[in-house]
Amino acid sequence: MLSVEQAIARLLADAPGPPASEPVPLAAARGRVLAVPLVATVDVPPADNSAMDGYALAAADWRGADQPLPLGGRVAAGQVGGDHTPHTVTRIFTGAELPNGADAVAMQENCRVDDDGVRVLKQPVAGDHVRARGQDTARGANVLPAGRRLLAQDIGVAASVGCAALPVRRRLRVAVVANGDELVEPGAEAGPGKIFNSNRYLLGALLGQWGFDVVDMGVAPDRPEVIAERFSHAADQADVVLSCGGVSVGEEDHVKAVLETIGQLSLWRIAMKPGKPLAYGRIGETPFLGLPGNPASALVTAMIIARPFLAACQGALPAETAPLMVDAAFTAPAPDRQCYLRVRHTGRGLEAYTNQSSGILLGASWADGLAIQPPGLAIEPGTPLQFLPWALLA
Ligand SMILES: Nc1nc2c(c(=O)[nH]1)N[C@H]1C(S)=C(S)[C@@H](COP(=O)(O)OP(=O)(O)OC[C@H]3O[C@@H](n4cnc5c(N)ncnc54)[C@H](O)[C@@H]3O)O[C@H]1N2
Ligand code: MOO
Repeated sequence: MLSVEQAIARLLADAPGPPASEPVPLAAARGRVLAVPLVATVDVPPADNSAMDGYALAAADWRGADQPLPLGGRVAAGQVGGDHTPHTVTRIFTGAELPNGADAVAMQENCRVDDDGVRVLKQPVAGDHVRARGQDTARGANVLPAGRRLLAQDIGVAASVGCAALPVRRRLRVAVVANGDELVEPGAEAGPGKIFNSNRYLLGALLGQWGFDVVDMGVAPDRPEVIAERFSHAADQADVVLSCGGVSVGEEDHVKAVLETIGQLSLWRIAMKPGKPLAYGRIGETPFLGLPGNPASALVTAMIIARPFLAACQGALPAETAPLMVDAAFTAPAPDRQCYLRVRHTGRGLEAYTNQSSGILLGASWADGLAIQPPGLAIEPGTPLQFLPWALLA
């Protein structure tokens, strides 16, 4: 059986090229994936300017705290700096261009203004309170890499260099098919033998949160010919097909057999818990991921396996944020598969939800994230564990 790392590496190596790029205005760009590097065409700030309200001067003109310098000029933000008259001070405000010839700014709190001029009470040093041209962003600098999933601050950076729109990847279309005769939609009557379809909504919500377009293909009953037709239809409409349920070994589990009929199955089973029976392959050119049906298994495999794969299909750079290391405050026996435990991060360390079964979804709502328990590791209070808060999986 493949380890989680091996499985992810196999999937990433099989990820198709990213969708085409399209320009979007900045106001619509947050969360989208940048298609090409953003290179600054201007310096930010465009000129040396003052970081404080005060008086600009040439530091070398200072002759002592008791020696007034006459007021020689005034410059406010939005005005051109102009020329500074030697042996004077120029009244200046935060963000205003430093006038040519001045090299320092004295804060007004450190100045005394009298009829005979301005006394700068503290000896200035060249560069004091001056924000140098290009100190934020230099013209020609690569400010954002291709593949960046744009954060609010990236949108601000793009605006700061004068960009009004950014080329981003078309949103990946991800089809979702839920499998199972037992499934009934929330809002309908769940008759005998039936359960509510939670995975459809869980997966739809996750995919939406990750910035993908969801193509909801509804529920396929446990009949191979219907599943085959539904999967083929999904593969025609979407960039990636995600299904849940029907990947295990019972004779009502048709997903693998269907995939082998209408496409190829290239990976099945990963040494993880929950999530062991995950299946991966292609239908034509379209990647197909068959997640297990147990709700916690669907959630964990979506987050741990599907998320990095879909991000790669979208053209996004791999996430580089490392898990946190937090001590356990619970006990768990050594597993043979890598476990993803639903845990809470409390003042005592990580607390595990009482029931870690794959059929339990409420534990994920209770939890703050997933703790990784490697195969063979017994957990005692104080055992350091890798912890993935939900924010790292968002
Ligand atoms: N003999 C074996 N049986 C099982 C094995 C095994 O190795 N040998 N593996 C177990 C593991 S591990 C998992 S995980 C499950 C995965 O099974 P499937 O992917 O085939 O999922 P289903 O059988 O269709 O469903 C499992 C469970 O989840 C419920 N379910 C399914 N879809 C939904 C949905 N959309 N919303 C809510 N709940 C759903 C379903 O009713 C079942 O209770 O197989 C084990 N069996
Ligand atoms: O691997 Mo299954 O997901 O434990 O229940």
